[in-house]
Amino acid sequence: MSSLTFHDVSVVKGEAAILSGISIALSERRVAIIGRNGSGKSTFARLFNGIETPSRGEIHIDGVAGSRTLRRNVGFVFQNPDNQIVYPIVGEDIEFGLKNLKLPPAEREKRIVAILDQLSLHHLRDQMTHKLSGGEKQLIALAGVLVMQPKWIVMDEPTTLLDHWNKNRFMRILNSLRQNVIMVSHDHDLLSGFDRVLHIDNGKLVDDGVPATVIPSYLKRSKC
Ligand SMILES: Nc1ncnc2c1ncn2[C@@H]1O[C@H](COP(=O)(O)OP(=O)(O)OP(=O)(O)O)[C@@H](O)[C@H]1O
Repeated sequence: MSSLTFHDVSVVKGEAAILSGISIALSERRVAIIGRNGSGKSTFARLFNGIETPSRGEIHIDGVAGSRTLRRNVGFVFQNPDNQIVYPIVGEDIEFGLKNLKLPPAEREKRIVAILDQLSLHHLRDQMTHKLSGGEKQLIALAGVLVMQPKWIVMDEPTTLLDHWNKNRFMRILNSLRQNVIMVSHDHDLLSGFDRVLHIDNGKLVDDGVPATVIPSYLKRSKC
């Protein structure tokens, strides 16, 4: 079991405190982050894999600190897959991170085939990435993250651009992943099966618990 721990983490940009004094330990399989626009959710999510670094405090994965360790063990799926897909051919794009790891070709091929199997995406391997649908692009972006074999995957509103059908397909795949998942979402219907929900408001962690308590309490507050 892997754990991610924040020790009194704050993020300050210029004069603005974006996140303040967050201390938390996560080891659940499915964790959601909710909160209103501008509350600090994306900043919080980006801290988990070292894209964002704390101004104060420390983040540990399995007891080890440092953004290189976080980047190696925590994958990140963006809201818009166009920000993630860099190569013109699907197979090349999935292979990109593996080349950076300097894995030998046979090992790269083994991992790519396994991921395409897992997500049922073999038919897209030789396709041009710019011709894919939004749903296909989001799955290819996910494949590019999974192929790196992270322990955790953080997703920042990954279903926002998907239609109902693709959203359901994406969530089915998400449910089948063995990795721990942290997902930022405004779509509360998707979160009922999650183990834990974190509510961020004005840069602070204001609620933390199971969906059945945190989500109704968030909705009640947002009516005020
Ligand atoms: N680099 C930056 N410099 C200054 N302010 C920033 C920076 N990045 C984010 N902010 C501010 O920090 C606050 C939180 O932003 P963040 O994107 O984390 O919120 P969010 O909860 O993800 O919002 P949304 O739901 O709209 O995506 C916002 O007020 C934003 O303008």
